[in-house]
Amino acid sequence: MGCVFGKEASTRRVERERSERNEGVGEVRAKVSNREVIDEVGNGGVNRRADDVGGAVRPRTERRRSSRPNPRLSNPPRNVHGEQVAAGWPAWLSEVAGEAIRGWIPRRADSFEKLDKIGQGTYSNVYKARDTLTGQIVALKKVRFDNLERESVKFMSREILILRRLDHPNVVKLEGLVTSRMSCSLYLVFQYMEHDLAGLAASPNIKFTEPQVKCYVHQLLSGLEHCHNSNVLHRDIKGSNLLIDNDGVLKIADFGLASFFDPNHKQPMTSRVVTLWYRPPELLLGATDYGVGVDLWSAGCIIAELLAGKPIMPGRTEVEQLHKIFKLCGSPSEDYWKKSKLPHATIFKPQQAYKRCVAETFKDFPPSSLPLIETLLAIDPTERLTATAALRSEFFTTKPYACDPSSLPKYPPSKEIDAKLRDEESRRMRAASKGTTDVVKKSRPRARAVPAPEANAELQANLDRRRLISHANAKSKSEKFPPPHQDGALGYPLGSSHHIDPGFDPPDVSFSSTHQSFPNPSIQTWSGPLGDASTIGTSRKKKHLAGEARAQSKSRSKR
Ligand SMILES: Nc1ncnc2c1ncn2[C@@H]1O[C@H](COP(=O)(O)OP(=O)(O)OP(=O)(O)O)[C@@H](O)[C@H]1O
Repeated sequence: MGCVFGKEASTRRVERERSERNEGVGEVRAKVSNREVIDEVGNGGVNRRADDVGGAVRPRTERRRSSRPNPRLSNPPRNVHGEQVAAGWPAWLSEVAGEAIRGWIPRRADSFEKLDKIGQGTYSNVYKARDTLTGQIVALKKVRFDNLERESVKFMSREILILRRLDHPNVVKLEGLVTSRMSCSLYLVFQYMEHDLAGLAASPNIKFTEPQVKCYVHQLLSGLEHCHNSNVLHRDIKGSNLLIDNDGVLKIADFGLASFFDPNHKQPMTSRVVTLWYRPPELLLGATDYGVGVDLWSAGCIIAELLAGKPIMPGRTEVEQLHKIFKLCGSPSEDYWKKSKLPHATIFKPQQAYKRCVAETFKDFPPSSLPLIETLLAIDPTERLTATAALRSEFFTTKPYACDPSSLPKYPPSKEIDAKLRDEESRRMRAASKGTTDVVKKSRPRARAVPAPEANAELQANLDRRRLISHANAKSKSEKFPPPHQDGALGYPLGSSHHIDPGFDPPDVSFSSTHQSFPNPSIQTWSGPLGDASTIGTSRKKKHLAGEARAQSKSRSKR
């Protein structure tokens, strides 16, 4: 996507240097920003930094200094806002998400050719597209905003900030943003990934070998290690969020529920995250002071799922999920109940204790996998391995070793969405040949993991949702959605003094496509990550940004 995005090799080198020297995140970002400056010069200044718009490029030394979070940046100063709008960003985005787009300029929609819709998320549609400048195939994630509501823009903004902080071969890389000054939508540009792990695992013709499972798991844990070292919790690790390209490289994707966290200054976070089948017991029990263990529990579920060939704990409700967990992993010890003081402990504490039976249940798994699965599926999160420790587990040091990603088979398209389409198609075919009534019974679609918010359709959320629907129907923007909540997850600084103009209803951006007309190029501008990544996403938050609200937002749009 143009040289502004830097060469992958240099990015990896930065990452390697960081882990070798155990440097602070800020320093690394300063280096990344230097790379960007060099690239920018090499590009003849075509892709300017957004904050160069006024002609004043800050010297490198100053940029390096700004690698520390500046709490005062929570509200972009008026001049930054003006510069961002001049650079082509819509005012509503700059006002609410100024920090997330800082240093970048938007890419033009008509420089992409939309090819296909490839995915539908809770709050987004994902398209396959061709970057007409580079010829590269990309994924464009169109973020749905609920009437440009400030809160939904904030959530998307947090996702962008998190994605910009991360830079690792096993984490999806945000390559740019597409919008224009008059647009009311936003597209996130990613490298196109042909598969996801849920789709591959559900494919009837694919049975992973042990070296292949090790290869995927190693990549998953490496990506998680990077997220956690960067103080990011993913909070929705599941197969459909683990994308895989045709070279066998796995990348953690969908940071829509992710959050910044500070292990030394814990803030309460919402427990209403993580897709039900992969949700750890502490979240089901209402914990709000959790940490990296939540992602590692999900990773444990995935490892066992890959080896078993099916999801290991497919609960339909939270109660059933917890029951499945206790049956497999044993119910918590008295000590744990006392120590953890979990909010739902009194409701969910079983009458009689369950004995742990992980080893018996998975007795056919490769023996070296069991210690890893045992520790990741520990009921007490403090007993779970970190990603770094898990990477040193005997699972990876025992033969047969993980295969190289490049040696993995080249699979046909196999996203979770393809599995869904396959199910629907075979249902249709059988219905056509046999008559509908008995077919409907026989060909029930494959059960799918229920995303967190769906599994949390509790009274308050429903009330909020209903309020929001009538609120949206009335086209009123005076009330904020979602309602205040208690997620103190470390977000990013956001100003509160700006409001989106309720009368502002700009047109959507259009893409070049065989079916669509071209927009007026004069109103759209180029973009890409040009800025000083060191200045983004590091500030600590007092604002109650949020998983909970995000979960409710996701839930609402999924209906
Ligand atoms: N880079 C990519 N390349 C190819 N396909 C992608 C890419 N990113 C996302 N997709 C597809 O789009 C789907 C939805 O994307 P994503 O999970 O990011 O959106 P979401 O709205 O947060 O979804 P969810 O409701 O599942 O959390 C993915 O499951 C995947 O199949």
